[in-house]
Amino acid sequence: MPLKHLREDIDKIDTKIADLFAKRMGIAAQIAGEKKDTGTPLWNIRREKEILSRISDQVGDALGGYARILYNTMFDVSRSYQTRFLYTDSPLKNEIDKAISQTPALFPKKAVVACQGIEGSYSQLAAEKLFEFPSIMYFNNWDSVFNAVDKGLCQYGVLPIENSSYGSVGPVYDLMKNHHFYIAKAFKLRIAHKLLAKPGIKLEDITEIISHDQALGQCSPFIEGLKDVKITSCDNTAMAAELVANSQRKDLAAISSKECAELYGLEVLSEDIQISDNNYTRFICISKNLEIYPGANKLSLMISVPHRPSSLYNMIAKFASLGLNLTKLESRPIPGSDFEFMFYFDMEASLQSPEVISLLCELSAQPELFVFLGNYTEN
Ligand SMILES: C=C(O[C@@H]1C=C(C(=O)O)C=C[C@H]1O)C(=O)O
Repeated sequence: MPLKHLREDIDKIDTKIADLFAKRMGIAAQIAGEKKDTGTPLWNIRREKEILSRISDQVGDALGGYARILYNTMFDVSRSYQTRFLYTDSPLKNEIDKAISQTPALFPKKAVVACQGIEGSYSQLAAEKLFEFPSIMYFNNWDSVFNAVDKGLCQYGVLPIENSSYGSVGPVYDLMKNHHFYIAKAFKLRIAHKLLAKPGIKLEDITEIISHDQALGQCSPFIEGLKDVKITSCDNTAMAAELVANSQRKDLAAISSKECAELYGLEVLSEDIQISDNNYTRFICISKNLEIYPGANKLSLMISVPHRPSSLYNMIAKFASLGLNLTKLESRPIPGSDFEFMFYFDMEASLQSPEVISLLCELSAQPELFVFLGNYTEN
């Protein structure tokens, strides 16, 4: 049969499918009404499995896999549509509405801010870009920064989460699932590392370099070019500079910043030793309560998807169906589980859109873990 006739047949079938699809969605809306009245959960995984098994039998082995993908997508859109009728007053929606109405128009200039490390740390530099007059409290580790915000000791906390050359700061992602917090703002800081030592010391004298793992990774080609130098990891780049300043050794250097050279009286042995000139670290500014400032256009979520085929694909399809641009997907193993993962999504999205709020309400009602981490601007 010529192509033209075959396409005419497809058009006729599509007309019927579209008609049936609209009817199916109409019935899904009625089911949503029943669920709302009776408090029945949106998801019914057993019912979906029954339909999948019946449909795959009906179409036969050759088309079974395709039919499953089609029907899983159909269940997704059916559930998304039902959320419009179901979650008109979900706890998450109420929290979002409250945050939008109570957050001031402008991000504060002054605040008590928790940072990891000591004076001169990159987190401090980021905090000083985020706030005009931050009053910074330093903590030994990132866990304590999360705790300081959660306990109300500090209004905000500043944490590095990703570097453009060396990738995610895994330990910060791993801590996210243990703490309650929201992202109020994000910021990219350009990072130029220097090799620092006490005055008068030459590069040839150095036998040991200390710094934070992230800085060591961002400078790996420079380090690999040095012969017989021991590399030692420490908690923070500013702490590394302070350690060198307090040491009597003439063969010790730190990878740290220009600011730390001035602060701790060290000299720069090598300038800009990071992999690339375009080396940026993304910092998040966390808060205890949800704050949504006008113009917020980035949204972050933490989700554990079920251990079954296509579940990550189905999740991404939900974002795609609203035309949301995913800017980051990070997966981290859940310790103690059988290779199960926590997924962290960043996307360009605004809670001014009712469809986005509906999607979040739908995700918060599903059985798997879902945490809304905030809607914020990124500078
Ligand atoms: C329509 C329903 O809601 C959801 C969507 C389904 C569907 O589109 O067929 C099936 C089960 C539920 O997860 C229902 O509960 O029947």
